Amino acid sequence: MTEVVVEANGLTKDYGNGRGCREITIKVGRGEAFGFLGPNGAGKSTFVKMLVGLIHPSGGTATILGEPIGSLEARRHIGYLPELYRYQEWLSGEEVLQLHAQLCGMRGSVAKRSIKLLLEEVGIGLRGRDRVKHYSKGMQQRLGLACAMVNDPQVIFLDEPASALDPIGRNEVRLMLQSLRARGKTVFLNSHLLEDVEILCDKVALLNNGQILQSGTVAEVLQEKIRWRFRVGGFTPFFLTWLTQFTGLSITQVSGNGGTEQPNEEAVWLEAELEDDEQIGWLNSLVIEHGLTLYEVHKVKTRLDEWFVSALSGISHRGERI
Ligand SMILES: Nc1ncnc2c1ncn2[C@@H]1O[C@H](COP(=O)(O)OP(=O)(O)OP(=O)(O)O)[C@@H](O)[C@H]1O
Repeated sequence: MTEVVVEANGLTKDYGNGRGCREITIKVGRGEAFGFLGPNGAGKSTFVKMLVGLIHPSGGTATILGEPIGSLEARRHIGYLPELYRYQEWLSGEEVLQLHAQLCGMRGSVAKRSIKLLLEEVGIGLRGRDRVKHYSKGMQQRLGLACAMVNDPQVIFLDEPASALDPIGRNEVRLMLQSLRARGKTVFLNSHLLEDVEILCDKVALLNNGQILQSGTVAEVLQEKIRWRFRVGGFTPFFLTWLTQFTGLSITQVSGNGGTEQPNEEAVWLEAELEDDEQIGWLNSLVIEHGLTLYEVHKVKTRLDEWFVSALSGISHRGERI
């Protein structure tokens, strides 16, 4: 791995009510984007709040660029967009940014130049002089991003950075985060927008009930199964029974009427779980040899949202419903 920027070893927070997060161990390198995922109440924000020094861990250790979390040295490297932020409504966007710049020790023309550039980068531009109370939710989120980037941090923690944005705004945030990465910054993203995570992140961890359930590169977590779909005409359930027994593969019907032994009038989609991609040719030849018509064949790419749902299926996740 390149230089380690965020490192946590057994980081734990026990709120005293059995909730929080337990024994979290991760490493994030320079220029990487890390997606921290999990159902509501899994402990994602708790973990990030410990890393940025807002709450004290009950156990374990963590560092930011080698500095212990919570220390001034570690905080100097951090930008943070909290999930439930409220900015001073009576200030303008520009004034909120000035305040954040001052808190980071920035003064004079350096602060002024950086604020002007940031307002443009996040798409607030000329509306920087308007009061925050006149901003839409999306505009406030853009302001939050600017605040998180004001001190040009090495690592930026974003808790749901695009939840209030429309599709155009979300795309802009994605581009912004990609450009941060291209500049060698590390991005730590808590998000339920799994499409964004899939596009942006190299690595992900799935948190459940305060503990990491699975983690790895996006490619690793998504490529656990090789699945292909094929659309056949003249299908009968008998053929499917024969095909699964003959091949020993898991093959299921994913569309069409399965209740009749008569050939379906409509073409039917089947899905097969394969050991390797080569097997699809064999499977297709069996379909054709048995007089069925093969219309279409394509590989199923597992998406992070499917992975998320299947990784959690059958497992209790206490969420906030109890
Ligand atoms: N200060 C606190 N005191 C007691 N319990 C807390 C406290 N803060 C959070 N919790 C509980 O800890 C658990 C984890 O909360 P956290 O906010 O970290 O989850 P999350 O994964 O970020 O959820 P979401 O996706 O809904 O934002 C939840 O059950 C929550 O109710």
